[in-house]
Amino acid sequence: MASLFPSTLHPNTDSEINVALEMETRNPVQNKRGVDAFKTATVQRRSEDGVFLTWEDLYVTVSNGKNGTKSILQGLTGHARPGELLAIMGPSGCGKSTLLDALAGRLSSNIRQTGEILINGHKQVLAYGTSAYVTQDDTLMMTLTVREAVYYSAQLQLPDSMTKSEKKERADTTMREMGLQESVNTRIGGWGVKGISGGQKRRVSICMEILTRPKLLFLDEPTSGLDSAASYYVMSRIARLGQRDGVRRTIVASIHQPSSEVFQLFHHLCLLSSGKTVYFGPASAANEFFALSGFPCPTLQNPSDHYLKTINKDFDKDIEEGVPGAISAEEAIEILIRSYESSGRRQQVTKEVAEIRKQSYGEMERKRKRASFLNQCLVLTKRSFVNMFRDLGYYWLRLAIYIALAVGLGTVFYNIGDGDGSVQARGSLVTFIASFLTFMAIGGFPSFVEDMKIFERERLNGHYGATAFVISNTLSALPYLVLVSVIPGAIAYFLPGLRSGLQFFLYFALVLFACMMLVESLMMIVASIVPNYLMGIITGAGIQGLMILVGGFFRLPNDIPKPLWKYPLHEIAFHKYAYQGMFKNEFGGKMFPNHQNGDDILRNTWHAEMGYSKWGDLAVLLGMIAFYRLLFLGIVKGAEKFKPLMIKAFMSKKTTQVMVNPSSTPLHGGKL
Ligand SMILES: Nc1ncnc2c1ncn2[C@@H]1O[C@H](COP(=O)(O)OP(=O)(O)OP(=O)(O)O)[C@@H](O)[C@H]1O
Repeated sequence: MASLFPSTLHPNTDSEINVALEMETRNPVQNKRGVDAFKTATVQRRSEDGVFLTWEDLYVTVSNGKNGTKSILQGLTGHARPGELLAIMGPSGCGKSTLLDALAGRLSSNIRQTGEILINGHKQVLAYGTSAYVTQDDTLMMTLTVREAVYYSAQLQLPDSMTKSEKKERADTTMREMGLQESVNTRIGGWGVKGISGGQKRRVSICMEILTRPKLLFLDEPTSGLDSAASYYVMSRIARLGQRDGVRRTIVASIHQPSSEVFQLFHHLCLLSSGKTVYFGPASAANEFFALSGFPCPTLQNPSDHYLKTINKDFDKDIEEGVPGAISAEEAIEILIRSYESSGRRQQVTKEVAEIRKQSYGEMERKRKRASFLNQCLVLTKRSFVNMFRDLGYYWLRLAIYIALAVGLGTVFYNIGDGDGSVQARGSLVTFIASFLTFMAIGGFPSFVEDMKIFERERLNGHYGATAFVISNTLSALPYLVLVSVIPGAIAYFLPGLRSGLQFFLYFALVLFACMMLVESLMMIVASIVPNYLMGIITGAGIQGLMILVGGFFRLPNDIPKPLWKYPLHEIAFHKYAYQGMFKNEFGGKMFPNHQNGDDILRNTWHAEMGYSKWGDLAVLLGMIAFYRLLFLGIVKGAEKFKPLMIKAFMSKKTTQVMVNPSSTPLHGGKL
């Protein structure tokens, strides 16, 4: 080995690092020892560059309602260091994802946490964008091809100091590293549309998060859905990322069933069972620990298979039935946990954590460099526009149904004329168009929810902020909303023969457009609060139903009961202004053949407020659009800023009352 790595103990250049890793990749078993020594020395030499993550006495509990609390993680202590790959392993449900979430500061709001998580020895908020997290689910834009998805991501995340071609180059290299070169032109796909495979989606997700070469990277089951060869290549590239371009990166990954080759790539191993540590330490020393604890790995068996089999109690009864004298998994786990707790390894980990705390590393960067706000808005608008164009359910289906409905309306109210009955018919027609035609915008809700999920993932990983998202979402929808309001609007306007004159049609189309925009904005607000298809559609439909009820047509404004229904509901329902604007447009200043005056009809039949013109109603509608969009932005930003604080306050209050380990301190202040 010495001849292969002449400077192993004192590595000097990045090319030596790459040669060493390449050797390990080609012949992992033979070169293991040399590479281990190399890794240790390298980590020591470069340690000041990266992110040290430590956690001590970490307890995580979830409230089970009336059944009290359930412990998910119990007293975990460990560390992840720059240049190292820490693997978290254990049976399904043992708490791997929860540990990753806790370390990344992303626990959900019903979860409480105590213990100390430090970044570079400081209690520091893990701000959006300072780390990257590849979650278990692949939330990707299904209408884009792999290449498009990664290119857009590169343009959003990489700083403006890089040229467009450099960004593309980085994206191409990363796709190649993840073995995606064959599928770059295939659409990602999703429900109902076949696209790339699950394993390829996994790699696209990883690709997007490693584009920026983050200093702290969390991966939740990066190899799920991959065959053993792909798992090895993906993991080796992730491991290589930890020591690439002269920067030491800290990588924490949960993983199921690594092959022995993949296992060789891990520097440290955290083995969990039911939320407790079975082993934490160098991956290469785990075999010895199991052997000393009375569970030696049989020859020729993959060590990780042996560890997981030993500590899996889910199928204990079935497996062990009829095997005389066999020790149960429950007992084996107890023995291993006790053995670890009393081992020198455990003391070593505590010592290492204390040493990291003692060092005065600088605080982690609060914000990383990324594309400028303007660039982000442009890229996001383009991406969203393409997505809306390709997703049939977003606008095209709606346009087709609106046209069919408009033809229906046009024939039912065909040529209504100016006779006695036409006043009621005109009123009913414009009311139907302003309420029920726009009501159907809730059909786009599933697409909004998908957009919100993608936004949530990208925002948490710091790709861009809420303002850029809201602006781009608004801009990209505009052309489609013009289409879906003007084409069906024209059919429903001219077939029945509503008021003639282009200026009247244009006003009508403007009000219709404003209503469509308002319903969309309302549904975006609902999607940001209730990210569930069924509940969101019901909530959105319910709110609109109420607004239509008090809008001033089904019950005339002067007849609406005063408290609540008239004030404030009638006043804040956008339908009031849409109906009034359309009525004024249709009847205002018009003389009917039977000598009926349009203004009198407005006053007496429709109880319209005559103190201001139809333009006043349109102005209110436009103001409401701005208000709804700002409200949406406020909710998204508020969730970003206040939720963690509220939860933190709530948790620190609870900590003193209920926590399993009262001596530990509350969370490190991550986003929840
Ligand atoms: N928000 C939550 N509310 C209630 N229970 C939770 C919550 N999060 C996690 N749990 C519970 O905690 C346990 C550990 O879950 P976790 O997802 O961390 O396991 P895991 O080891 O990652 O599992 P897998 O390998 O199957 O993904 C599970 O029993 C799970 O039901």
